[in-house]
Amino acid sequence: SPIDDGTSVSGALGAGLRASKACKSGELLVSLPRSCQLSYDGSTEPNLLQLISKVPDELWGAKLALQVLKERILGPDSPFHSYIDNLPMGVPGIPLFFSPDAIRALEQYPPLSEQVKKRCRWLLSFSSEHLSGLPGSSADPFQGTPVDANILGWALAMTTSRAFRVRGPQHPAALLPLIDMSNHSFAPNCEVKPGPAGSVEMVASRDISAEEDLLLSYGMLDNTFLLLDYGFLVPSNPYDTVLIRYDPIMFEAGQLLAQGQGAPPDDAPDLGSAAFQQQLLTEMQLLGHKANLELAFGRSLQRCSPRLLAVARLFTAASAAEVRGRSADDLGAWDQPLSLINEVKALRMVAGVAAMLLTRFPTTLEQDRRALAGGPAGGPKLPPDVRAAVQLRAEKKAVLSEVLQDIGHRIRGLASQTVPHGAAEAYRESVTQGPGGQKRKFSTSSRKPKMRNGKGFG
Ligand SMILES: C[S@@+](CC[C@H](N)C(=O)[O-])C[C@H]1O[C@@H](n2cnc3c(N)ncnc32)[C@H](O)[C@@H]1O
Repeated sequence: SPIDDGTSVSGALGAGLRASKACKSGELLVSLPRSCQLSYDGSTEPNLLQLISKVPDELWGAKLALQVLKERILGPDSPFHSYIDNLPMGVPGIPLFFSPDAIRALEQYPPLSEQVKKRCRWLLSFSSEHLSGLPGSSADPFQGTPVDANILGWALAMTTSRAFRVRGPQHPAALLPLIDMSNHSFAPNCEVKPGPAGSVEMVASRDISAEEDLLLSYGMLDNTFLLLDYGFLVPSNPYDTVLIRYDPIMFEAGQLLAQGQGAPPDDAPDLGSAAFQQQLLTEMQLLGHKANLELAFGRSLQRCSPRLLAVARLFTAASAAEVRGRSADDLGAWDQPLSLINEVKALRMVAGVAAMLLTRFPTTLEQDRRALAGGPAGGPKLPPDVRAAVQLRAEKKAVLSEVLQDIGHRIRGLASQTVPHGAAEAYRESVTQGPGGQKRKFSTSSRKPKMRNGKGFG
């Protein structure tokens, strides 16, 4: 049996695992042999493999979902029968199952509502194109049992909320019975790793007392991903982000908002249109056929992603000379400002973009908080799915508010140093403090740009 003496099933956050005795750090709690891991890796069923091959690789959860359905349909003939029988009937917190009201509430944050709609569309189109004609055909892996978008949606929710990729993303995901009853914490006390002979092990990552919940970290995931795949979010999640798509107009609007200026003169060049800017934007993969337009604000990103900072520095550079010799990586490094003046302008632009995003939400953070507390006059309690949607968008607004506060603080620190007397020394002081107050390496704009190790942008 994979069940070790140190674990027992308990009932927090749905079901969970709890230590029934004290465990030492490094102690093996669960060892799951290869034969107890549910995956399509090594499957020899040609019809099923054929169907799985029609699912795009990025939808790895859906590939595994087809295997889960096959086992479910096999019933008592499946070695995973009791495991599948004990899976939840649904994961109501997952937006795939939200009511239209909750989806509307989610639309305030399009990066998530678009993902949800994309998944729904995929479920419907895959079912009609590849599943509806299977019963009675020789290509049917499901023994004549009809499989539709609803049941595929259930299986997808099971895999996205429970599957592990212990051996890395190049290996198919697997469901790990018992281990997958562990709930999530960013301060976990257990970890899962590959064991000998294809087994998977869950071990204590610190000393654990008897009766403590056994918790794993599902990853440093932001709330969008947690809600989309797992159906819950973490308030004040340190890894939460606000995603935006790159668009020069957004930076222009951010600049105007931050500086309180009117529209630029008609003959002003478009932001980002100069040749040196185009070249660096291409290097940042924001232009060209490999373009990836995703930028982010976030608590763990030192407030914004390096590319967002890089764009703001580039757009506020006075001329090509100011960025000469700088790589795209240099431009996005907090510790490598172009100049004091440019840094103030760039941070104002970043703050302007964050402020603009905040004003784009139809409701304010305060309104969301009141709705979550039960409405202005102790109004009706929100249904759970609407509540989750409102909570998600409130968390995003909180991230932006913190970014604004933090950047404002940083700008004030820099702006107070613009007086000529002693400016260099004072500036040196101000930029050696990162947004979180941590010491950063100072470098002047005239020094040779540092070679970076090509980590690239994510
Ligand atoms: C891998 S399963 C864990 C076992 C699950 N609680 C059960 O009842 O089967 C992941 C699911 O557990 C719940 N969950 C796990 N960690 C959570 C947390 N920190 N807060 C809220 N729900 C959590 C979510 O419903 C999530 O989709």
